[in-house]
Amino acid sequence: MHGENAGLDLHVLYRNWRTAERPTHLPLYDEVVLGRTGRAGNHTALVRALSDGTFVFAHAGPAFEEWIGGEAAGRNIEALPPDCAHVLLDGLEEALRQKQPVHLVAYPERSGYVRAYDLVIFPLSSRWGGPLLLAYARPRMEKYSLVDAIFASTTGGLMALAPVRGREGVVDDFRLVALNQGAADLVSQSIDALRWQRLTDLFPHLRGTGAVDQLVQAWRTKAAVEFEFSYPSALGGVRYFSMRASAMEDLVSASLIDVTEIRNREESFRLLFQDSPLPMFVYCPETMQMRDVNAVAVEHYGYSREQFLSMSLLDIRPQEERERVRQILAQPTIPSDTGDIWKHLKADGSIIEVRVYSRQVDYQGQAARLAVVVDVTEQRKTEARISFMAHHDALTALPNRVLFLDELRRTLRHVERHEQPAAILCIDLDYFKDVNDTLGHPVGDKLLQQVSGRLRGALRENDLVARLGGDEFAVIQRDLAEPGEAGMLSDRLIAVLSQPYDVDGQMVVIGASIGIAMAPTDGESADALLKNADMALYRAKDEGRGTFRYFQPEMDARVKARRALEVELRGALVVGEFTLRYQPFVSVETGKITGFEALLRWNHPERGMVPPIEFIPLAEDIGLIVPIGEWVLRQACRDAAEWPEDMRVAVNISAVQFKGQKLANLVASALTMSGIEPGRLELEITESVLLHDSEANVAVLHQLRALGVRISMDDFGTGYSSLSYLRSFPFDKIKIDQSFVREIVDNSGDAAIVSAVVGMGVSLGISTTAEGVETAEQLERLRAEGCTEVQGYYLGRPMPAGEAQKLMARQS
Ligand SMILES: Nc1nc2c(ncn2[C@@H]2O[C@@H]3COP(=O)(O)O[C@H]4[C@@H](O)[C@H](n5cnc6c(=O)[nH]c(N)nc65)O[C@@H]4COP(=O)(O)O[C@H]3[C@H]2O)c(=O)[nH]1
Repeated sequence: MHGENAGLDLHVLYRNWRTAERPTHLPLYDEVVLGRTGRAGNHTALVRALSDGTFVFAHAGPAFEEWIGGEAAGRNIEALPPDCAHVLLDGLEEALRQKQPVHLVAYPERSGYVRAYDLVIFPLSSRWGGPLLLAYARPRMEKYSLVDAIFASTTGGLMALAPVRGREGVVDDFRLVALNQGAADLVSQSIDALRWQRLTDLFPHLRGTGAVDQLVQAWRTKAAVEFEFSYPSALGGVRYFSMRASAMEDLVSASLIDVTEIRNREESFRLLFQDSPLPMFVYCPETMQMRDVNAVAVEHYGYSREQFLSMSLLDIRPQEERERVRQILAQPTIPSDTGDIWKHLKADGSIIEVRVYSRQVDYQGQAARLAVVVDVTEQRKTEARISFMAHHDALTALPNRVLFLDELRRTLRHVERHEQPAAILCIDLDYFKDVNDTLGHPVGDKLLQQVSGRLRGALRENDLVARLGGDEFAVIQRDLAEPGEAGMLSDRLIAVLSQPYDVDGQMVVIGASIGIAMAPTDGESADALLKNADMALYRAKDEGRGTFRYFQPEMDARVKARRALEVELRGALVVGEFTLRYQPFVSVETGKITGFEALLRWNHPERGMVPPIEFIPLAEDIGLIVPIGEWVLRQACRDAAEWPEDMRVAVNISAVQFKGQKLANLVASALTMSGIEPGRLELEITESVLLHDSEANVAVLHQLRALGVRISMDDFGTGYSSLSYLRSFPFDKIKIDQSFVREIVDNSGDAAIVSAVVGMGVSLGISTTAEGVETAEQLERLRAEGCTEVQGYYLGRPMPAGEAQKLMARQS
């Protein structure tokens, strides 16, 4: 060692340099070194700075030469080993620049050991010109083993292995000559327990893994090898190791890393990937090239695995979507879960709709994206079907009310922007209900389908037709030049719909009524327009059907009045504002009262007695006639129970009361509750009950007849085919309508009709009652014709029950 008194040497050199320092020049070499610091010469070197910027040693002491590894005199600094040259050059240049001593630390490596040197450069001047520098190099006490430092610097395993020769001199094993703590930790043993042991003694299973063969190869070929092997863990399970080995002379150095976690992760990924029930692929985010694809994707898309791997992500997109994909993928951060729906191209050229969920993954050591594909083609089709069903009528496939109103709202925005009016046509089929009732629903359904086909065919492409429900249709007629066009279209539609239909070989004829509302004049909202078109439709129907009406503001008032009446009517039944009047009918032969017809009155608190003609049609429309009719029947029977036993009571029954098949039960109940003989009750029905030969209603008539009550046909002669109805059911009585009686004296035609009806009654065994007899002449004519009974103001007006009773008492 040359550093024992080095601290003192250096101190002396510094002192000398400082003492000799002058403002005009640097100290001379002699002033700093010669004769005064004998021992310091051991650690110093004198260096000459040449004019070309290089440095050359003049001479050096033995300790300095030991540091630079050889003789110094005449050597150029740049020719020294790099660990000395770099630091020396830095120090020399710095000292010349600063004109001050410079202190540095050097770390040269010698034989695997690193030792720190303090290096001080003193700039000097010389008598013979040219700068001189004194370099002083002093080793510190500490010395580091490079191997130990490297071994300690990693938790990975590092080791040196010496070959072991078998019997025939062939290397077939290794001995652990050095290893670090990391290596010992990997196998959970101490360094001492492992050192100098044979590898295969320590780890017997190692031969089977091929690891020893790989190490032998590294030793023999002197080339680095890298391999993985698995080894049973002392704690159970298997651990995976990655080893890198290279030969150094007769030794093999090896690094060992435990890659079990990575392998397990890769294995789980592989399992997840390969066994996934969803198509998956891995692609390079930069080139979009496929890097892996699972079995389900191969099966789902129909490309072979090889085809898939040769494709880029863009290749599975239809041509028209490729640009959009390129743009999205070019974004710096691709959202991992956009949930967007994409179109993908299958091998057979078909297109599927998919949702793709992708995320960044590390795939075989490189950044990649893993994409999971959910095929939503079927789901989308179902959604489209459901959406269609939600907006269309199932029977005719026409838009339904929801879609119609949506379209109407859109049309209204268009109307507002372009000031071009539109029309809303509400269409109701005339007599459709009769077809449905008589020919059955299947025929009705087919008829509606044909109707929708005709409507579609009669409209322009720009117009829209919808089925709002039942036999109600509606049309939006857009961009009208003038309102009259809506009327022209209505005429055309009525004509088209009124043509005969062939439904399963049956000829069916219906008609249509149409109400028109104009946008924007007849309403600002879709609902208001539809409501007003509907009102116009009711007017068209009221006024004879088979026609159209434009909405008029006063229609609204009428409808409002009707609605108010409806509310009042419902209340009237609850609070008991209905009452009955009785009008006598008299036997022509005896001149005696044979019974009374019950006639309904509404005893309105403000309007007084309201005649039935003002409220019965509405009660029939809204179904209220059923409970009202029940009240009439029960009340009439109750009143008749107070009368003499030969007095009959006649009650009007509306066609609406026949619906629901409950009429016979009601009549039976009224008879039982009142206790009157069934033969005393006469039920008056109008022709509407027998319209279209309703079998169900005829069946009810037979049930009533079976109870023993009498059935009369009211208002005879006013319908279209009164005579034919007489064939449908054997009536007990025909009531000849008062319109014939009124003119019987003056109008020979009416007289002839009355005469014919009476004659027919006689031959069929049906009694005849003439209504509306107001004069003695009329009575005489009827008597002469042979009419059985008469009824009218001449014989008695409708009167309260009490008065009727008094009349009966007087007669008996
Ligand atoms: N000008 C004139 N009229 C006469 C004469 N004799 C009787 N009338 C009236 O003619 C109508 C005869 O009843 P309807 O033909 O069954 O016609 C009835 C009947 O169809 C219906 N109606 C009355 N009450 C009921 C009821 O309780 N149920 C049902 N469903 N309908 C009823 O209302 C219609 C009208 O009844 P009302 O106003 O009471 O009118 C009664 C009666 O007051 C006459 O000499 N000259």
